[in-house]
Amino acid sequence: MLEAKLNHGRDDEDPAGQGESFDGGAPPWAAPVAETRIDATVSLPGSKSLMGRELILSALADAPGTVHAPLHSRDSQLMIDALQALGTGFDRIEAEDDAPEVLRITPAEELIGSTTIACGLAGTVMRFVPPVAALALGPTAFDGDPYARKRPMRPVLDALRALGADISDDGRGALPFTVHGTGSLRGGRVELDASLSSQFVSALLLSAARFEEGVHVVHTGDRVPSLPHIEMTLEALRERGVEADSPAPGEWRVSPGPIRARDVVLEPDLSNAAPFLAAAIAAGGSVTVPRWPAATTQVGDRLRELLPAFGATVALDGDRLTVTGDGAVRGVELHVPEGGELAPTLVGLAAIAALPGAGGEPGATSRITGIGHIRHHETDRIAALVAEINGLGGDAHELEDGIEIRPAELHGGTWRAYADHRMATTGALVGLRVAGVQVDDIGTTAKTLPEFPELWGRMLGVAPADAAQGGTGTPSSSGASIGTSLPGMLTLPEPPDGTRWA
Ligand SMILES: O=C(O)C1=C[C@@H](OP(=O)(O)O)[C@@H](O)[C@H](O)C1
Ligand SMILES: C=C(OP(=O)(O)O)C(=O)O
Repeated sequence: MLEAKLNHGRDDEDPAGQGESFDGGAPPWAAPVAETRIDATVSLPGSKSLMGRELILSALADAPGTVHAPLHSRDSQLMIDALQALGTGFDRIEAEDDAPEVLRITPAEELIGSTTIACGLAGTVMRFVPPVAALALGPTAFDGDPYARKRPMRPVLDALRALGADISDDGRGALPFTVHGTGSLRGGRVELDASLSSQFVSALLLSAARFEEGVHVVHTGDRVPSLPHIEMTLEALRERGVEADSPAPGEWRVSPGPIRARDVVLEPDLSNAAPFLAAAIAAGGSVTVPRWPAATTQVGDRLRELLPAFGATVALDGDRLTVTGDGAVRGVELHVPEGGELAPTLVGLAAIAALPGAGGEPGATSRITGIGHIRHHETDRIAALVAEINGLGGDAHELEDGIEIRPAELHGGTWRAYADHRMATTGALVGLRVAGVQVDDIGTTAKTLPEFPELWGRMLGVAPADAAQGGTGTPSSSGASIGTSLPGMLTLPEPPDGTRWA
C-alpha cells in the first residue's frame, strides 16, 4: 500500500554500498519559520542535468575538454566515478584567484568494462551510463541504492538489446544488470515507450554518435514527460558538432560521427532555484538568483511563467532573476508535464495557498496535473507529497496524474524526505509558514545541492551553524547575499556518509 510504494531510504539491504540516508543519524532539521519578509540574493551551483550530459559527452569526445564551475553533489560524483571506472580521466585544475574551478575530462583511448558501477539513486547515472558501457570492452555491472532497484529501466535495456547490446538481468527490467560491452554498438532505428521517463530517450541519444549507425528513436507511448530535458540532450549534442534532431513529434535522430571536445561553463541549476524563488512567495519579499541564463534548455526557466500563477511578480534584469511576493499565495490550476522536477516545489506552494488566510479566507484549492511520471522519481512523489501534507493536518489528494490540495490549516510535525532531495526542500518551504516542521533527513539534498541547509539559512538570515542544524525560527537580518561571488564555488560542507567529493 502507500507505505510500500514509498522510499524510506533506510533499508537494511545496501547492495551498492552507497547508503541512502544522508543524515548519518543526525537529528531532524527544524525548518526555519520566516518571521519577516525575505530580501536575499542566492547564488546557486551548477545544473545536475547539464553536468551529467557534459560529463558523458566529454568522455565520448574526440579530445580532452573542460567543465568550468562543475557541480559538487552526490549525483555528479556518481557520474564521474562511473565514467572513471570505464577509463575516462578526470583532473581538477585548482582555481586561480577569482577564476572558477575547472574539471578536465580526458576521454579513454579505449573504454574498458570489467567493472562495477554504483548508480546511487541517480536516474541520470542508471539510464545514461549503460549505453556508454555497451561501447566499452568487457562486462560492466550496475547496481544502486535499494530504492533505485524500483526505478524503471526496461525500455532502455530492451532498446539497447535491439540496437545490438548484450545485457543480462534478472528479468525485472530494473537494477541490477550487467552490460557485456564489445567495444562497439550497431545502433539504428529503435522503438521504445518513454512515457515513464524522458531519460530513456536521452540515454540513447547521448551515446548514439558513437554507434555505428547512430540512432533513430521512435516513441510508442501516448505521452513523453519532461520534454525540455530531451531538447537539452539534442542541444548539448549539436553544441559538439553532432547532427541531432527531432524529425517528427515523438521521434529523435542522432547521426554517427565525432563528438567535439568543448570547454563548457556550467549554468546554475534552475530547478534547484525553485524552492528559493518560491520562498519569496511563501514568506513575502524578494529572492534574486544571479547568473540566470539568457537562453537555456533547463526546465527551471519555466518558473518565470509558473510562479506568477501563485501571485508573484517575476523580473529578469540582465542575468538576475528576481521573484517578489506580497505574502499572499493564490491557489493554482497547473498542468506541467514538462516540469516534474519543479512539481514538488509547486505542490509546496499550493499547500501554503491552502492555509486559511494565506491568500484569503478560507484558503485556496489547487490542482497540479500532468505529473503522473513523478511516481517513478526518487520516491513516488505524488504519494509522498500527499502523505506529508496530510501528516501535518492538510487535505491533499492523489489524482491519477497529479495532486489536489484543498483548504486546511497545517500544524508542525515530521516531514519525511524519503531520500528525495526535492521532498526535503519542499518540507523546508512549507516550514516557512508552518511552525514546527521537522525535515527528517535534510542531508538528502546532497543528491544535487549539498549546500541547501546553509543557503536556506542564509537566505533567512539564520546563522550558518544554526542553518545546518535547522533554524531557530528567528531570522536575524534581511538583505542577505548568499553564496560566494564565484558561481559554483561554494564552500562545501563535510560530505555526508557514503559520498565523497572529487
Ligand atoms: O534528463 C535529465 O537530466 C532529467 C530528466 C527528467 O527525468 P524524467 O523524464 O524521468 O522526469 C528530470 O525529472 C530529471 O530530474 C532529470
Ligand atoms: C527526478 C530527479 O532525479 P533523477 O535524475 O534521479 O531522475 C530529480 O532530480 O528531480
